[in-house]
Amino acid sequence: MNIYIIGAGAIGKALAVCLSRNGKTVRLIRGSVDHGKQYTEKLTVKTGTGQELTAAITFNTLSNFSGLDGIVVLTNKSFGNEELAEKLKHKAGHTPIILLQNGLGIEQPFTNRDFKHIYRGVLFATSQIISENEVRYKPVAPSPIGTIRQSTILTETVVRELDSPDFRFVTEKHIDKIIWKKAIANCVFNSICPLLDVDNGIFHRNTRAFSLAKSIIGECVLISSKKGIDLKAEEIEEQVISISKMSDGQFISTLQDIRNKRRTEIDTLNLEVFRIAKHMGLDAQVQQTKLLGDLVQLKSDLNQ
Ligand SMILES: NC(=O)C1=CN([C@@H]2O[C@H](COP(=O)(O)OP(=O)(O)OC[C@H]3O[C@@H](n4cnc5c(N)ncnc54)[C@H](OP(=O)(O)O)[C@@H]3O)[C@@H](O)[C@H]2O)C=CC1
Ligand SMILES: CC(C)(CO)C(=O)C(=O)O
Repeated sequence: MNIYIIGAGAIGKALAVCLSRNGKTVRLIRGSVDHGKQYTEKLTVKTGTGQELTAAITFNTLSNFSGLDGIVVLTNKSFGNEELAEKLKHKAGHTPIILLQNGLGIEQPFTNRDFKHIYRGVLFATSQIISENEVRYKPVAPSPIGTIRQSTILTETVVRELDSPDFRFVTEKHIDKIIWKKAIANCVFNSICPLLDVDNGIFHRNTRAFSLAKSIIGECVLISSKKGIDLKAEEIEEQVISISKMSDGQFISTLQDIRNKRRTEIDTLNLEVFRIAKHMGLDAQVQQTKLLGDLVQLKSDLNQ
């Protein structure tokens, strides 16, 4: 089965190499450009355990395909989903689409356009670009995948295609809960770390930073519970500490984006929690989450 990965960034490159080494036919499709060029590059993935995984990967752009037959995996920044969904509507409307991006509501461009097979994955891995053809990749735990709408193609089938020894995936029945749990952790990391200009380790090293994290978690859990998602603040606090320890010294994507003058994904994190809360008349309950989101947005705009 062909696997098309859209978005040749840190995650897309790591996944392409891991799948290709596992014998899959992988094409890495550029997310932000569509210049019609096809080329092959040797990519190297440096793992946390000092291994170097390499594979020759073919890059391509969407206009070279009239249809995408197989599986489509999105590893582009989620703010590109609206435009991509429009482009993919006639090329992949009946193809399984797996979104591996962080954030809340990022699948809406696809659900709105009635794509038939939509899945979401929640990444428990980190990857950073080192140079054009090298990434540093660290798996933390197998990444769960679940279906967003009932589909005739089983999640197990999709997971079997994407799972490889170096980049693990597992099926998840209650993906909504995992999406919220990770999104709340991201509301913490992707706002506080860029604003303090520090690495992810800050929460296990500094009690004041962790206390701020707990306030954000408390606000977000209130909103998730109103949406019928049963999450406890304590389990997210534990997750934040665990991610903080595992990724000590690494910089969260939002901080890297601000430093590199790129658009951030904060709109689908803190600012989306605020929007959801406002819709339920609970905007007063998430003021800290919103303030941090606004500050990140402002910091990003001022740095352009
Ligand atoms: N890196 C990590 O450790 C983790 C990342 N994630 C999530 O995974 C996703 C990918 O992250 P990551 O690989 O780090 O990000 P990168 O910034 O490294 O790469 C993202 C890619 O998105 C594409 N892109 C950028 N802007 C647009 C646009 N406007 N329209 C379409 N495509 C665009 C680009 O692809 P191209 O170069 O092909 O144009 C870019 O290379 C994000 O949603 C992130 O939140 C989740 C957990 C961990
Ligand atoms: C919180 C973290 C580090 C977990 O993988 C992440 O989601 C990211 O880097 O974007």
